[in-house]
Amino acid sequence: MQKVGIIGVGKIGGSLLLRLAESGEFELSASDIHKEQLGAFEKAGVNTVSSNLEVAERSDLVFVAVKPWDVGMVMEEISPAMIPEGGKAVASVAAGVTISNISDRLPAGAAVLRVMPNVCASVGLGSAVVTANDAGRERLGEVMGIFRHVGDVMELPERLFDAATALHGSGPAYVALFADALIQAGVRQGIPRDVARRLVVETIGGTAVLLKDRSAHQVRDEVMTPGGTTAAAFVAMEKAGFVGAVHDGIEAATEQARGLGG
Ligand SMILES: NC(=O)C1=CN([C@@H]2O[C@H](COP(=O)(O)OP(=O)(O)OC[C@H]3O[C@@H](n4cnc5c(N)ncnc54)[C@H](O)[C@@H]3O)[C@@H](O)[C@H]2O)C=CC1
Ligand SMILES: O=C(O)[C@@H]1CCC=N1
Repeated sequence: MQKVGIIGVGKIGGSLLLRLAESGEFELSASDIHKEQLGAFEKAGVNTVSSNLEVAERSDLVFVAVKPWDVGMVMEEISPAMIPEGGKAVASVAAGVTISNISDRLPAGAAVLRVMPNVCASVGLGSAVVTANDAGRERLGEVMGIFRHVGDVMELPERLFDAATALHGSGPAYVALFADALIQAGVRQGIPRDVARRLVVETIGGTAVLLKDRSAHQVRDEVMTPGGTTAAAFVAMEKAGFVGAVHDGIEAATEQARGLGG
C-alpha cells in the first residue's frame, strides 16, 4: 500500500485526506498543529501523529497543506526525513510558495512537487495543476493519481502557477460572489430569496455541464435572442465594466500569489 502523509488537515488537506481514506487504497498518516482537528480523521482510519517529522518518516509521499507563511517552518521540521536516498517526495499545495523556496529548506536533491487545487475538492469536483523539480518528475504520475481522487488534474509549468492560483485556486470564491450578486438582484426584482437561490444554483450547475462540451461563446449565443433580454443585460453589465473587473481581479490575485512565497 502506498504510504501517504498529510501535514495540515484544514480545508484542503482535510478534504484530500478524507477522500483518500474512503478509497482504502493508502496507508495514511496526518498531523496538525491544532491536534483537536485530527479526531475525525482518526475515526476514518488515518494514523494521526503528534509531529510533522513523524508524518514524513512514515510516508513515501508527503503533502504539506498549511498556509503559505507556515510552509518554511514545516519544511525545516521534516528536512531530516527528506534525504534523496530515502525515496521520499514532498508536495506543497500552498499558494505562491515556489519549488525553490521549498528545496532551499531541504537536503540537496530532494524530490519536490507543487499542486494548486481548489476547494471543490471537498465534493470530489476539484481541479488541480501539478508541477515538479527534476528529482520529483518521476513522482508526477503518482501525485496526479492522488489528486484524481478529488477531481480533474493537469500538469502545468511552474511559471504559470501564480496565474492558475488566481484563476481556479481562488475561482470558487468568484463564482460564489457572482451567485450572491445574482440572488440579490433576483430578490430586488421581487423573487422570494429561497426561490432565487435555487434558480441561481441550478443555473450555475447546469451551465457548468453545458460548458464541458461547448465554448463559452456558443452557450452565450444559444441564450441570447437578438433584441431580447440577454442582450440588454450584456450591454448594461459591460457598461458597468464587468469583464474589465474580472481581468483586474485575476491580475491582482496573480500578483498577490507572487508575493506570498516570501
Ligand atoms: N482554501 C482554498 O480554497 C485553497 C487553499 N490553498 C492552499 O492550501 C493551503 C492550506 O489552505 P487551507 O486548507 O485553506 O487552510 P486551513 O487553515 O483550512 O488549513 C491549514 C491547516 O494547517 C494547520 N497548521 C498550521 N500550521 C501548522 C504546522 N506548523 N504544522 C502542522 N499543521 C499546521 C492548521 O491548524 C490548519 O488545520 C494554503 O497554503 C493555501 O494557499 C490552495 C488552493 C485553494
Ligand atoms: O486565497 C488564498 O490565498 C488561497 C489560495 C487559493 C485559494 N485560496
